[in-house]
Amino acid sequence: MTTGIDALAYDIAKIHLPIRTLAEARNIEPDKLEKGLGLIKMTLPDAHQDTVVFGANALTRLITDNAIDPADIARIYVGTESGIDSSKPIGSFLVSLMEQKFGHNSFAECDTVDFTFACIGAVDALHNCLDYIRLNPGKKAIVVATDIAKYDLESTGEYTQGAGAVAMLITANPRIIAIENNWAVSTKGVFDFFKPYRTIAKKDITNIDANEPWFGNLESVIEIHKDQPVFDGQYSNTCYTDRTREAYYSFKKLTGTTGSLYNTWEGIMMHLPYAFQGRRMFAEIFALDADTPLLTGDEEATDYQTRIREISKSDDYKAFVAQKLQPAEAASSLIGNLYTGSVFMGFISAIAKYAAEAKDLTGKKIGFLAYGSGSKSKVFEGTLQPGWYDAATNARLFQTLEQSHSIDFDTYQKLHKKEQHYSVLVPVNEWVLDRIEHEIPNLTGARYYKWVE
Ligand SMILES: CC(C)(COP(=O)([O-])OP(=O)([O-])OC[C@H]1O[C@@H](n2cnc3c(N)ncnc32)[C@H](O)[C@@H]1OP(=O)([O-])[O-])[C@@H](O)C(=O)NCCC(=O)NCCSC(=O)C[C@@](C)(O)CC(=O)[O-]
Repeated sequence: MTTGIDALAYDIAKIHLPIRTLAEARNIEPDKLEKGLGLIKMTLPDAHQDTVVFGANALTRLITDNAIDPADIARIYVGTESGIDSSKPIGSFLVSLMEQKFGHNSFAECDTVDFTFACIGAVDALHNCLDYIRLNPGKKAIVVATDIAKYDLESTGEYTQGAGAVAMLITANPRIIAIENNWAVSTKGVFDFFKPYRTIAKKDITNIDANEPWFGNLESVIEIHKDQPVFDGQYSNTCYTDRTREAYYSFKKLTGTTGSLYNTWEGIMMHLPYAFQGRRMFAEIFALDADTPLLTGDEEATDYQTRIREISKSDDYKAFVAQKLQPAEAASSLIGNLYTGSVFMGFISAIAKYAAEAKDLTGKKIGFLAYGSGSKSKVFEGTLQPGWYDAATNARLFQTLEQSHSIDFDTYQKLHKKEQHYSVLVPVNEWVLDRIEHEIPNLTGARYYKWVE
C-alpha cells in the first residue's frame, strides 16, 4: 500500500498588480524584479476575501470535482500563518461552511485543526495526515493550505506578495503522487521572519487601523496582531539555505543515498516566496552534491561564497534549473508568495508544465524541499502515479491564471490599507466574507461568510 496525494484543487486571488506597475511606482528597476527575482504579477485579496474564503473555495472545489462524500472525510487539517483568530482555527470555519453547502451535520464527525509554522505548516499537516492514512488506510484526509502573504508598503517584501489556497485529498493508493515515509528535518529557533503581537501604549493608538483584530485590553497598553511580518530579507535567505541544505543531507543519510540525490529526482519542488528563490538558493547543494563535487566545503568563507555565485551563473547550472526547477516556478511568477501553499502550488505548476510537454513521467521521483521561517526545513520525496497527467490537465492552472484581472496602483494601495470596502470583481459561485461583527466599543470581530451563486 502507498499513501499520498489523490486529488488537488486551488483558489487563487483573481486580481493582481503587474510587477512592472509596482516597480515604476516604487522607483525600482523593473528588470531587477522580472529578470532577477522572476516576478510578473502579484495577486492580492479582493475586498470580500480572506484566508477562510480562499480555503473554503479550494475545499469546495476539491469535494465537488471529485464527488467526495463528506462522511468519508475523517479530518481536515489546515496549514496557515494568516489565521484570523487566536483561538478559533480556520478549520472550524471551514467545517461550518462545508455544512452550509453539503448538508446539516455532514462534517459533525470530522476532525479539524490548524498547523502554524510559517510557510511549512501545510507540510506538517500533510506529514501528519499521511501517518494517519497509513494507520487507517480506509479513511480519507484533506490538507488545506491557505494564506495571504502581505508585507508593509515600500518594504523589500512588498513585491513578493500573493494570496490563495491549495486543498489536497490524502488517501491510500493515491492517483497523483505516492509519498515515501522518509522525512528529514532541520530546525533552528531564529528571528528571520515573524509576526509578533505588538504591545503599544494606549496614548499612542490614534493611528491604529480599526480593522485590526484587537485583544489584551490592559489598563495602559493594548496588544495588536499585525498581518505584516517583521523580517530581515537577506538573513531569511541565509536561514533558508542553511536549513534546506541540512535537511537535504539528513535525507541522504536517512535513505542511505550515496551518489547525487538530486539527480534521482525528475523535478525539485522548493518553497518559493518568489519565483527564483529556489534557483538562487539551490546552487550550493548543486555544487556540493554533484557527481563530481564542485565544492568541498573546506574553502575559505569568501572563496566559498564567490565560487557559489560563479556556479549559479554557469551554463551547467542554468540547464539544471531549466530542467528541474523552472516548471515549478512558472505559477509563482504569476501569483507571488502563497506561504503554506507555495510548495504545493509549485507541484501543480510543474505537473501542468510536464503534461503540456506530454512527458511520460509515471514512476518518476519528485523531491520536495520545504521551508518555513522561524525556522524549519523538511525534505521528502514522492513517486508520480498514473493519474498525475489527468489531474494536471484538469487543474487548468495556467488557463485560470491567464484570466486574472489587472488593477491599478491606486486600487492596490486602497485594498492594502483596507480603505476599499467594495469588491473589484463581483463574486460568482464562491464564498465571500459577508460581514465582521463590530459592536463598538466591544469589537467582537466574529466573521460571517456566505456562498454566492
Ligand atoms: C527575498 C528578498 C530578500 C530579495 O531581496 P532584494 O534586495 O529585493 O533582492 P536581491 O538583491 O537579494 O536580489 C536581486 C536579484 O536581482 C538581480 N538584479 C538586480 N538588478 C537587475 C537587473 N537590472 N536585471 C537583471 N537582474 C537584476 C540581482 O543580481 C539579484 O540576483 P542574483 O544574481 O543575486 O541571483 C526580499 O524580497 C525580501 O526581503 N523578501 C521578504 C522575505 C523573503 O521572502 N525571504 C526569502 C527567504 S525566507 C522564506 O522563504 C519564508 C517566507 C518569507 O516565505 C515566510 C514564511 O516562511 O512564512
